[in-house]
Amino acid sequence: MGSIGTPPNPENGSASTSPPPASNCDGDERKPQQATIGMPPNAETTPPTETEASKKRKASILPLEVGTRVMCRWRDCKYHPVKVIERRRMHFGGPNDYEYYVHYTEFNRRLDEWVKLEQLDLNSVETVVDEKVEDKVTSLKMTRHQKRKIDETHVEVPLDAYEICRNIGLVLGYWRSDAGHEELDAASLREHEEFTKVKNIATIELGRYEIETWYFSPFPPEYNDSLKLYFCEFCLNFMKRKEQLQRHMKKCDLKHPPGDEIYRSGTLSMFEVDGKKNKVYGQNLCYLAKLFLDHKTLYYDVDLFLFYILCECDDRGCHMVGYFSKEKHSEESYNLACILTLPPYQRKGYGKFLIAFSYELSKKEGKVGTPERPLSDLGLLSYRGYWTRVLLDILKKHKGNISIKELSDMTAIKAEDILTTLQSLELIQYRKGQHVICADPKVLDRHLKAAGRGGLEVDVSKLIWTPYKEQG
Ligand SMILES: CC(=O)SCCNC(=O)CCNC(=O)[C@H](O)C(C)(C)COP(=O)(O)OP(=O)(O)OC[C@H]1O[C@@H](n2cnc3c(N)ncnc32)[C@H](O)[C@@H]1OP(=O)(O)O
Repeated sequence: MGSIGTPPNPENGSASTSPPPASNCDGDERKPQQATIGMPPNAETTPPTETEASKKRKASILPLEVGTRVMCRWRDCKYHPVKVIERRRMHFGGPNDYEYYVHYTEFNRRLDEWVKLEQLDLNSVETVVDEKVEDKVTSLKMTRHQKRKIDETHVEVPLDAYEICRNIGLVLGYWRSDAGHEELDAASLREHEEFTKVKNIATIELGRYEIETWYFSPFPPEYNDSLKLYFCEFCLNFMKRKEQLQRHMKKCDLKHPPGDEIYRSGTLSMFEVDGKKNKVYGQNLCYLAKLFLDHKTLYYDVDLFLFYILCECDDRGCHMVGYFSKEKHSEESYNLACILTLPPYQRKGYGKFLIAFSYELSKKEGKVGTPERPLSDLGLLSYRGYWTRVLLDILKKHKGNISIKELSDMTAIKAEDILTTLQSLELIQYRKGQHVICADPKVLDRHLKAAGRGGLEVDVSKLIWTPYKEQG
């Protein structure tokens, strides 16, 4: 498993998961840095002081085009390759005074951000604009009015995004993973990608926390002019102003998620919320969760889902920490559709708890399960860790032969996931038409150590739950 903070992205082998802490870029930490993806060699370090020639060049390339590749100073004070995704004029600025929305090509999209010109090393600009980006923009069937708005101001995207999303059915309700995208035609998908590329809401306030968001979420248009939204931590209604939230909190009589408490152990509780009975809550949760989930986009009705909300409880109420959703009936044997731990609670073992909980529900149903694909980078890391620990713990204790089918029956983990996990650990061999598990105790110990901490345990004796049955 990767080290804290900067493991490789397990899906594309390139991106890191977490930003390093912000630090003072004038300090000693500024060191030359490797990693250049097509950048001139001198772009790796501090940009040189400005000469007449570079001033001229600057004038000729500004404002930068969308699609430009350049090096950008990040919060670690080092220069990293970025691609310009969007640009907008600065209030009260001159004709070339733009801010740029950039994607760090080494990192996950959640780290995309607006940067100022000073952060860019203009000597490293690659002037060839990415044609795909250009194509995307020109291929959109936008009205002249829409185009003008984008060309002139670059700030109208969220509203258009909402409309495009609504047209192709991405708004309000639940979404499915990209795996379901075959139902969208390629043009709609391109439109969706184009219009969700810039985060619309920068931060949210939820309970005690102010949280920076990661991705675009298709909030109704009236919310898209607000950089910050205020959520009621219990009913998840969201508001544009703090005073609205304060007024709301005086009236809101919820002190925990709506629905049934199905688990309580110490200060931890799990609530089951039926999307059909609590539609607005389900939809609010989707708006909120989409801010932290990238590849979950296709519309689906909340009625068809159950939401399992994990809370930390105290005398003020039950505060949401994370959740997972689950289809009431899944033909693909998915036992989890989306999983989220809210950022302030991440890396404390709650993700592993939620995953373990989803398998405990599957065991009670007498089924095997698997998470809906695709998994995000963090989702894959968490699942791989969970599968490794659960399977190797059994293999360590087990005497004699054991089959993948038996492992699957014991754990409710789908056979394919067991196979890929053991294969990735090189614990499986194919002999005489059969998969054979080769488990040397020393090798098992090494892998278990690498798989990290076990996380918070689910105490099954505290789970009071019967599988969902359609009523009436
Ligand atoms: C089917 C799907 O829904 S796929 C989408 C999955 N969801 C998302 O991507 C939404 C945003 N991400 C999240 O909500 C969270 O990162 C989750 C749910 C994936 C994991 O939640 P957490 O509460 O952080 O998980 P938890 O603390 O149990 O850690 C899980 C393990 O994953 C790995 N991991 C999680 N986050 C990171 C990170 N930022 N950097 C490195 N490793 C990480 C670690 O191995 C960690 O174990 P460790 O802390 O013992 O080393």
